[in-house]
Amino acid sequence: MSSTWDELAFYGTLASTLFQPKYDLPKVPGPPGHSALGNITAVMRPDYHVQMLDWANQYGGIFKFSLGFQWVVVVSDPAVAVQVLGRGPNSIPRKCVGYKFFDLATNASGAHSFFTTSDEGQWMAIRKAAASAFSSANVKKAFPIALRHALLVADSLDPPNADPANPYTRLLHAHSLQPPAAPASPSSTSPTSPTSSAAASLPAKGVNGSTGGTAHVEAAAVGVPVAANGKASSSAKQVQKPAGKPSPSSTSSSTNTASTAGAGRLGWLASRLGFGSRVADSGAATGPAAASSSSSALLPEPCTCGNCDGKRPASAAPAAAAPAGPVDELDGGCLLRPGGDVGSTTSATSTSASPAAAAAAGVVVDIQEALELSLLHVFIEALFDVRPDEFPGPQVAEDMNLVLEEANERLKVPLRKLAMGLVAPRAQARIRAAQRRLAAVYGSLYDTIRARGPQPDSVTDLWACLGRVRHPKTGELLTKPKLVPEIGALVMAGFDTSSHSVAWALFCLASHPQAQEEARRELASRGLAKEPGSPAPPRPPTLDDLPQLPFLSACVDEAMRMFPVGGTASVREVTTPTRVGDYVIPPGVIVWPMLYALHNSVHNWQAPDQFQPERWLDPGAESGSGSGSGSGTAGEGMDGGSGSGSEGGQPPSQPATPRSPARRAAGGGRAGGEREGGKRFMPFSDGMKSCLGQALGLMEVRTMLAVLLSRYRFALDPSLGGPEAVRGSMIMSLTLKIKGGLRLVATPL
Ligand code: HEM
Repeated sequence: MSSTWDELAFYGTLASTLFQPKYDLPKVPGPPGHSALGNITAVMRPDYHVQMLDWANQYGGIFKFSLGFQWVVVVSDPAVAVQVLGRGPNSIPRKCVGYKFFDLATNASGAHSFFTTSDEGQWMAIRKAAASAFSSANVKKAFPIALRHALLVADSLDPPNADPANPYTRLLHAHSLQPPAAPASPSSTSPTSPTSSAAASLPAKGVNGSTGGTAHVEAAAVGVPVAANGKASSSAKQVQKPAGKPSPSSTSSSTNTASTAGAGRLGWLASRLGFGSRVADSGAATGPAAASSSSSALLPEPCTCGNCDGKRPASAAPAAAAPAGPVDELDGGCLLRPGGDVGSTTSATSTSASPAAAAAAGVVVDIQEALELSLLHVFIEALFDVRPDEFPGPQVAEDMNLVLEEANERLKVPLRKLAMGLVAPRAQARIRAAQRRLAAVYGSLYDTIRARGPQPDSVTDLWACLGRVRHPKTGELLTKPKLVPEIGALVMAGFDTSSHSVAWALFCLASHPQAQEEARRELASRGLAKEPGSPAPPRPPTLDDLPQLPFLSACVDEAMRMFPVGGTASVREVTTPTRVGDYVIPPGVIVWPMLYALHNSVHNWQAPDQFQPERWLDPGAESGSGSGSGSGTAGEGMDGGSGSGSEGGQPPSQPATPRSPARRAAGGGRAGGEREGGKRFMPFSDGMKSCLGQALGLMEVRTMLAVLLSRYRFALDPSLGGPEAVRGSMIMSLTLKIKGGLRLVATPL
């Protein structure tokens, strides 16, 4: 008997051992999916991060979904996220699968970029080398460059006063010419027109007779309906005038011989690839590629309309004389038409408005691409010492957007490349062409580095650091095929992120006028904002000003919380059976500490969908303790705390005081959901592969915002349909961005 029971017990134990799942994957909660396709259809949407957040709110800090045969475990639990990303004995063995994105964007050959895969010695060597390039001394060195480009972007919003050599003026013009939905008469001030209501809703402002702010004034100011997608349409492209004849470019006085050595090659490449002539010849391109990166070949001839002192591009007749009719009618006239004054002076008056009246009007600008291009220029100038006019920046930005969107799709849809090759061969060919162009540009940067020769350790510019990297096994300097993808990864990481962080912060501030005013008051308190009505420009910020602007920094943090641009960057694949929270996960599963869910989950934050910069303010912090570099670290722990902020966008009741980097890193600490050792705020990720450029990126973001807010008041272009509609057009394309651009009404102070 007993032997029978023993036998039964034995088989029972055996059965439970055999049938008990070896791993806990089945126990991880998650949405039900199709047996073969899993949840692919649910994540096919371009804003799939929103789907992830919904699931995180529903299933908690660890949930799973599947892409066909590929299981993905999404982590928004702060403590587990740190464990997955971290280093040290408690971190989990994993490799970065970001290469699924980065390969597409960084090279055409299929070689992995090791910067994005933590499983190779080369990554460590590169990271070590690059780290010295992002020292606070180098951030300091980069600041004047970031400031110069920020000032150029600000100038470009105000073309009557902008130098035609300003590379961003042309870009913004190209995009602000929108074809009307229907011909609009000069007096079309229908209250139902979104554009006229836009102008009417703008706050009255001091008029500065010397600054006409109606640049690409377009629709909102002149009563011409605009396309809601925020992009110049093809018909808008068609009305672009051919650019004028080249004039000598002289935007940089750099005499650096190293720079010159590389400049020739890149300049040659730019012309070989037709970056300049394409636009000039056809006059048909818009987008970043349509704007010269201060390349004189793309600059339009000065206007002779008499209203703009010849400073604006000659595309159009004087605004005062131009009928606010269809765009086609404007062809040949000045693009710069005085907009309706706010309030009583509307588009009806645009036919007789003086430049002074024009100054009073807001202008609609699609600012996203100008930000992309300007921060690409900052990157290329500050880190590679290459002049923007020697670099095909507009084309690089455009190609990068194209390949990243495709990479994003390929990450989600297995076999997409194959499928698209069959059903959409031309689209795939365009992507391959973009990859090839990008690879050629990165190759030229490599040649530039080598042409400058070996550099002593004292030269810590990024290009010099990269040039010194040796292969961990052979000890040889990295060859071209090895270094080119690294360069590509750096270029991508260095501008796409910071430019879209600025765009999101502007979006938040444009949607929260009170917070925007508070930020401007703070700037004014340091003499950094333009006095309304005064012709004098405000004092440009210094690096030391940045940490003394706590409310602005809080706005940046809050925007980065709500819209962490690197939302897909931290994808990892576990390589051994691994404990993730309470579950043991088999190798091969993708574990994804998803920043968007971490930053927006109701389990981690109170009122996560509210823009509340005050949740970052620390009235008790010691005054003047900010970082001198204008940088901060992102997420060094949680400070717990409790309480909630007030309704979104309300300024704090008392003046904000600068926070120490550690306090800032603590993440405000007002919402619930903390777990010991966790971080619920890490826009730059965390652990061994966290962002190298965060100090530089933060400096760029704060500088750009300080400059723009000091001279303009921003509102969302009403044709976008309001903040919710803009949020609805978010896409996750490696970085989180607004599909179709960010159209703002910029009103000069
Ligand atoms: C506001 C701007 C920026 C944000 C929000 C941001 C965010 C991020 C994030 C989330 C990651 C992914 C880390 C991971 O995989 O876990 C990352 C990686 C990286 N970022 Fe940034 N970044 C910014 C600006 C920059 C800049 C200006 C540079 C300069 C080149 C830069 C260089 C890098 C590099 C090199 C990596 C890869 C690190 C590695 O793989 O070891 N970033 N960044």
